Amino acid sequence: MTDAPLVLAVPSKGRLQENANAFFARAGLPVVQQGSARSYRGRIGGLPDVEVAFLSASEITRELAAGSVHLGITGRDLVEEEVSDFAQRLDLVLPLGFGHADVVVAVPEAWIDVRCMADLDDVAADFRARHGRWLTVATKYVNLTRRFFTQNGIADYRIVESLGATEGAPASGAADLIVDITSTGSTLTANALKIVGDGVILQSEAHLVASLSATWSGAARGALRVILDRIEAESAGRSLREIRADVVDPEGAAKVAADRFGATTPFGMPSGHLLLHCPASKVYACAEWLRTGAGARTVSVSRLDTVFASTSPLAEHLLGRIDGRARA
Ligand SMILES: Nc1ncnc2c1ncn2[C@@H]1O[C@H](COP(=O)(O)OP(=O)(O)OP(=O)(O)O)[C@@H](O)[C@H]1O
Ligand SMILES: O=P(O)(O)OC[C@H]1O[C@H](OP(=O)(O)OP(=O)(O)O)[C@H](O)[C@@H]1O
Ligand SMILES: [Mg+2]
Repeated sequence: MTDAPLVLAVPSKGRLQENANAFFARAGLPVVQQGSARSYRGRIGGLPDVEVAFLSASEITRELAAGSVHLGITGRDLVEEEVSDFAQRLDLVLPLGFGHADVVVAVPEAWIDVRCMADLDDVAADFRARHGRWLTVATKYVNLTRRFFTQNGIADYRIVESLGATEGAPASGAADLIVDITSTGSTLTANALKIVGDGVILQSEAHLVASLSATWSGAARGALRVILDRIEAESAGRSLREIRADVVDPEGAAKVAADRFGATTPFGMPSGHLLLHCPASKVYACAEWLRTGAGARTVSVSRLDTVFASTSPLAEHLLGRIDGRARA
């Protein structure tokens, strides 16, 4: 199977679908559905060696672990929950800047004495003596919950597995507290729950994830290079800004901008003025210094769509890991 295609899994429902589609479109990887609108297979325009599988985020995570898809988008929360040895079986290629949400421990607002995990430990330790049953935690994040409660020295509890509407469990009496994912916090508030102070188990974000257990044919490797090249270019475009400035000493200013702000001069010194690619997070500090410290009268900052580089560090790193496993 030297020419088996690369299988790319794209979220087809839920929280990540819309952002994932927009992300592929921005990266020049247009996802096209095949056959009817209800088909579960698709393609990427212009890339014959890629087959697209439309799946839910949790299915994507499982299939990546099983090696039946090569590359996919899913949440870090699902990777850490569902794949115990994910560091060996998967590569978290790149965070994607969307799908931000926290997995948290939340208790009823009425529990005014519970502010931190140590307080929860006190409640758990007395609970059985007081109520004649174990303290219960509703969650679908069973593994993350067990690990976190163990780290916090809490042993006296039971998990009630929840498959939906977890936040309703305390009010309905199905469990005493919950572990669930939240972004705006409005579902917790609506259910009169509060996050335990140091009870943030995981800060999650959508990632591009690769399977190390899949079989990578020559064609799949070739497709991987093309996909990662475009995705890296999109990612660089998102995280960098172009800065132009009429500084007095462009060479000297470029050195300082590199040291202090991590900025680069991708095109050297065109026509004597300074052209930098600067991390978006450092733009204001850099623009300030260019005027106060480097004599610029004007500094312009532009967004970049796409920045292609001569090499793809992501592809080299990932193919290195894939080859390493193939040899082992
Ligand atoms: N409130 C939220 N805000 C931001 N991202 C979220 C939120 N809830 C979930 N996510 C992210 O989206 C991923 C998929 O959640 P989603 O709700 O789409 O699937 P689901 O319907 O809960 O699960 P299933 O895969 O069983 O259909 C989560 O694992 C998480 O990474
Ligand atoms: O902090 P908030 O912005 O209120 O979001 C939190 C809610 O979002 C998710 O559910 P979702 O809406 O995805 O429905 P689901 O239970 O079907 O997954 C999650 O399970 C929470 O219930
Ligand atoms: Mg959900």
